[in-house]
Amino acid sequence: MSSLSAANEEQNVVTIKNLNFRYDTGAPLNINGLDCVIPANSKVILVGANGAGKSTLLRILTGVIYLGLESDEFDIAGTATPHDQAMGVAYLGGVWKRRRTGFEGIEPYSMDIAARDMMKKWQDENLERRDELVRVLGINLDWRMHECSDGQRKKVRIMLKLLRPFKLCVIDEFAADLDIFSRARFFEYLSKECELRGAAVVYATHIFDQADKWATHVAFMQLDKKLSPVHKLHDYAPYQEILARTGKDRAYCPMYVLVLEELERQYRAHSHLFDADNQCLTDVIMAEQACEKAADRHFSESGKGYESGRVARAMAIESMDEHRRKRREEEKAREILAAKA
Ligand SMILES: Nc1ncnc2c1ncn2[C@@H]1O[C@H](COP(=O)(O)OP(=O)(O)OP(=O)(O)O)[C@@H](O)[C@H]1O
Repeated sequence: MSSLSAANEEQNVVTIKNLNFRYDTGAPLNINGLDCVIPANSKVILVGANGAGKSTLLRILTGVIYLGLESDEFDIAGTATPHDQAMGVAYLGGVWKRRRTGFEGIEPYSMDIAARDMMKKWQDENLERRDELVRVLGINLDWRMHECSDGQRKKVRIMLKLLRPFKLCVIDEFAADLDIFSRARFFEYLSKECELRGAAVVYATHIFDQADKWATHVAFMQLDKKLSPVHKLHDYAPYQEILARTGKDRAYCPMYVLVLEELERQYRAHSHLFDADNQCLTDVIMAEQACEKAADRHFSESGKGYESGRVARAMAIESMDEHRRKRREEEKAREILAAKA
């Protein structure tokens, strides 16, 4: 390891101690006593049920949320006041609007302008990085933004956001529109960037196709609004145990299994936290069950078994038969009448 990489390894990119935050005064905390330490050269998958607070944490890390934060320590890439696109912080996430106004403004990424002319000054100042991102993501700089597909537009946005070297890159489900080939190349690029400059990436996602190959750490935003430790996958026992499963228990996507089992564990431990406004994990579990039913249905409709809805379907077919029979009788009666006339 070079001395530069060795020095990079020793620094933490993020150090937060006992952070509390709530969106609305008097409402329950949305972030509760959060501790978060992210070492240099780490690629962290941030997971949690819908509504657990992942996006909220990512907005805090990137300075999008900056009011109402209370903490004992707050250091993001060497500053207590991070900003997206400043001092080494890059945020690949949706625009956050706390309260919507009637006028949403013009969406710059949908304007009739060539990709090469978007934020032209920044592109000119970072030509080498720009060209590498163009190659990695498969961008054509002549694309006109108003004619781009969602995936193409996302690629251009990623290119522009990463023009400047980052120390902390925060991704909030932003890579989901990229095709799997582009996504694989993009994650390789992020790995190289982390290694080169002791940077870190925090990636919140519900999709784990790259996670086992790419991630070095995992953190759970839990149902009690607390963040788990940022676990190093290499020595995180539950993950290693899943990797070691063989035969019929073998996990083909270990990160997916880890997250599912952890969410189930949290659900069992914290089911009392669920109320009418926060049915997040139930959604996850129900979505999973819905998938299984769909697969079962396919199986059973080939005539091999029972599945819910089959009785209703059979009754519907019967009643349609009845309807057809009556219609045929009526037609026959009309023909007889016509013949007699
Ligand atoms: N602008 C806002 N004003 C008030 N409450 C908010 C706001 N944004 C989010 N919340 C609340 O904060 C909690 C955490 O939301 P957040 O978007 O951080 O969850 P998440 O873990 O990113 O969920 P998902 O997986 O669905 O994206 C939720 O209960 C949500 O209703």
